[in-house]
Amino acid sequence: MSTKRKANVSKKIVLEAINDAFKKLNPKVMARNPVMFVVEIGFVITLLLSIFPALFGGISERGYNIAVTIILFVTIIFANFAEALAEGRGKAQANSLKKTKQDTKARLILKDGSIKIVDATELRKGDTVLVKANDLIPTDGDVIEGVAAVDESAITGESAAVIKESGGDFSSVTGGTKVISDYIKVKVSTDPGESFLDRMINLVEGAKRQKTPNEIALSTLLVSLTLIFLLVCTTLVPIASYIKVTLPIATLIALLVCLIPTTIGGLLSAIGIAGMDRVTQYNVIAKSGKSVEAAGDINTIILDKTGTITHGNRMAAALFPVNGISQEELNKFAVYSSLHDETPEGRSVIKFAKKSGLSEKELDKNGTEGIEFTAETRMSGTDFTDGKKVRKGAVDAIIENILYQGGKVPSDLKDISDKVAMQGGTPLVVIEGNRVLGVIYLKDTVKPGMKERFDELRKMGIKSVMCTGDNPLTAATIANEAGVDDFIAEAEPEDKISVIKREQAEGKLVAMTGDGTNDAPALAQADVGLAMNTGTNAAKEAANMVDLDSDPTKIIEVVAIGKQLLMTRGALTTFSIANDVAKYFAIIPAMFMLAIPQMKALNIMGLATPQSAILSALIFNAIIIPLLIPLAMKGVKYVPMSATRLLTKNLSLYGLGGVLVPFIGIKFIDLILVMFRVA
Ligand SMILES: Nc1ncnc2c1ncn2[C@@H]1O[C@H](COP(=O)(O)OP(=O)(O)OP(=O)(O)O)[C@@H](O)[C@H]1O
Ligand SMILES: [K+]
Ligand SMILES: [Mg+2]
Repeated sequence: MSTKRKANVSKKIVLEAINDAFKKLNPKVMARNPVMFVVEIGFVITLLLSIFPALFGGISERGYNIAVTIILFVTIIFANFAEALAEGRGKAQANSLKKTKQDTKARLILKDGSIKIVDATELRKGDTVLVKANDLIPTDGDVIEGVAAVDESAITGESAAVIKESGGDFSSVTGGTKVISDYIKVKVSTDPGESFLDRMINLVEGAKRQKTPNEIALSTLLVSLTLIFLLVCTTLVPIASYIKVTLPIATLIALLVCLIPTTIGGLLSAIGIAGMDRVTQYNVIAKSGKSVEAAGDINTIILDKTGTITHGNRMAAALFPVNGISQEELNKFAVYSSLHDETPEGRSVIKFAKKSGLSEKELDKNGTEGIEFTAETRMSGTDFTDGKKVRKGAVDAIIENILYQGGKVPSDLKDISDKVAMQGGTPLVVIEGNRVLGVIYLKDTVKPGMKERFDELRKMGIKSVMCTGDNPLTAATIANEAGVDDFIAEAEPEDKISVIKREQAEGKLVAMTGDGTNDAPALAQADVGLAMNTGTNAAKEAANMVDLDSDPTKIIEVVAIGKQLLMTRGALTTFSIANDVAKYFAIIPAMFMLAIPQMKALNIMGLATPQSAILSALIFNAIIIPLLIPLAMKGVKYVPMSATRLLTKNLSLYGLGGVLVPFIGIKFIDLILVMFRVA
C-alpha cells in the first residue's frame, strides 16, 4: 500500500549539479562548511605559490605547487558536487510542483453572497470560496458546505478520487487539487505563501533546511578535529627547522587537508538532504530533518483508530432496537438525534433511516436546536421545543447520562452493543430523555495490510498502542484485527496526551499518528507526529509529518530512514577518521626521509618518491569523496538487529575498512604516478 516514487538521477540533474558545484565555490557559501572552507583557503595559498613560488620565502617548486593546487581544487568541487547532486532531485520536484501552483483563479464569496473572481494569491485566512466541478481548489481550507469528489493526484500521486465533505475528519482540502464532481464551499485556512504546496516546495528545494541537533553536534566535532590538526601541522614547522629541514608550504597544506575530516565534511550535508529526499519518495512530507532523525530512535507509537487504522468512513449499517421498542420508533429517533449532526456519521444515519421510509415531517428541523458532537462529550443530538431531548453517542457516555437522569439501562443493551462491537463496529446508543431506544451500528473497516506492518514494527522493537474514544470491545476487535500490541479505549483527547507524556517521562521517544482535530494536541506533543493526509487541517498543522497515502504504518519507512541517516553519518565519520592512519604513513616519512634516513623504515607502502607519496595521499583524499557519494545518497543498509551488534558490525566494516582501503588506494595511485612519470 505504501508507494515509493522513482528516485532516478537524470543526466540533467547531474549536469546542473556540476554547474552548481562551481557556483558553491563562493567563499560565503563555503564558510558554512568549516572543514571544506579550510581546504579552500589552502587552495588559495597554493594557487598564489604556483604563480609566485617565492612568495613566502624558502624553497618552492612551481610544478609541485601547481599539482597540489589542482588536486585541492578538485577536492572542493567533488564535495560541492555531492551536495548539489543531493539537492538536485528536490529542485526538479519543486519545479514540477510549482507548475501546479500556477495562476489559479478563485470564486470568492463576498459578504452579500455575490461572487467575485480573484487570483488565488489574493486569498486570506478566513475567506470563503466556491469551488465547482473541474475547478482547481485555489488554496488550503476546510469544506463548510457540500460534498465533492476531489482528485488529489497532483499532490499525492494517487489517481483515485477522494470524497471531501463538511463536518468530520474528511473536511480538509489542499490547494492545487481538483474538484471533479459537485461543488463545495471552502473556508480558507492559510495565508499566501504558507499553504501545504508552498511548504512542500520549500521542503523539497531545501530552501529552509536547518541543521539538525545531531548534525550540529557532528559539525562541532569536525571543527574541533580541524583545529587540532591545524595546530599539529603548524608545530611541525619549528620541529622541522630544529633538525634543519625546511618544509614546503604546499606539503604542509597537503598534510593538513589529508588529516582533517574532508570525507565526512564533504558528504555531511548530502547525507542529510538525501535522507529527507528519501522520505518524500515514500510520499511523506516531513517538515524538519529533526523529526526524521527522532523517528530513527522511536520506542513507542500511539495510533488513533478511526481514520488512521481504519478507513474512517463510518457509516450506519443497521439499527437495533432494545426490547419493547419497535424498529420504526428507533428509526425515527435515530433520525431525530441526527437532524443537526453534520458529521459523516450523522449524515449516514439520516441516509440509512430514509431508506426505510420516513415522512418529511420527521425530517423537519424547524424549531429544533442541534447539540453538536464533541470529542469530550462523545454525544450529539437535538433539543425539541416540546422539551424532548434526543441524543446518540458512545455507550459509556450515554449510560452515564441516563443514570444521572435517573433512567434505567435495558437488560439487552449490553448484548446488542457487544454484538456490534465484536464485529469491529462502533455502537451508538440512541436515547430520548432517560429512555433507551436502541443502537446504531456504525460500520468501519481496517485498512489493508496492517497486520504484517505491525509485525514489522515489532521486529524493529517498537511498541504500538491504539488509543481510541470508542468502547473497549470495539477497540479490542480492531486492535486484534490490525495486530497492534496494546490499546486504550474510551479515551478523551487529554488521555492521548497523557499516554504520550507518561512514555516520554520514562525516557522513551514517542510517535503519534492521527487524523482528527482531537488528535492535534497529541500530534504536537509527540516527538514524531505523523498526520494522515485525509485528516483535518488542524491535525496536519500540529504534526511534523504528513503521509500523503494516509497509511499510519508509513512510520516504518520513516524510522528506517531515520536510523539509516544516523548510521550513514556514523559510518562515514568512522571511515573518514580511520583513513588518517594510512595518510599519516604516506606523508610523514616523505616529509623527513631526506633529512632523517631512518624515516625510510616508516615508508611501509614503499612509495616511490616523497613527492609522489604526498600527491598520492592527496589524490586519494579527493577521489574518495565522489566514490562515496552513492553510499551517502542511498544510505547504509538498515537491517533490524540489536544496537550493540549493529555498532560492532559497522565499526569493523567502516573502521577497519577505513584503515585498510587507503593503504591499497594510495599505493595504487603512487604506482600510476610513477608509471606516467608525473612525480
Ligand atoms: N456524530 C457522532 N455523534 C455521536 N457520537 C459520536 C459521533 N461520532 C462519534 N461518536 C462517538 O464518540 C466516540 C469518539 O469519537 P471520536 O471520533 O472523537 O473518536 P477518537 O477519540 O478520535 O477515536 P477514534 O478516531 O480512534 O475512534 C466514538 O467512538 C463514538 O462512540
Ligand atoms: K581528509
Ligand atoms: Mg479520530
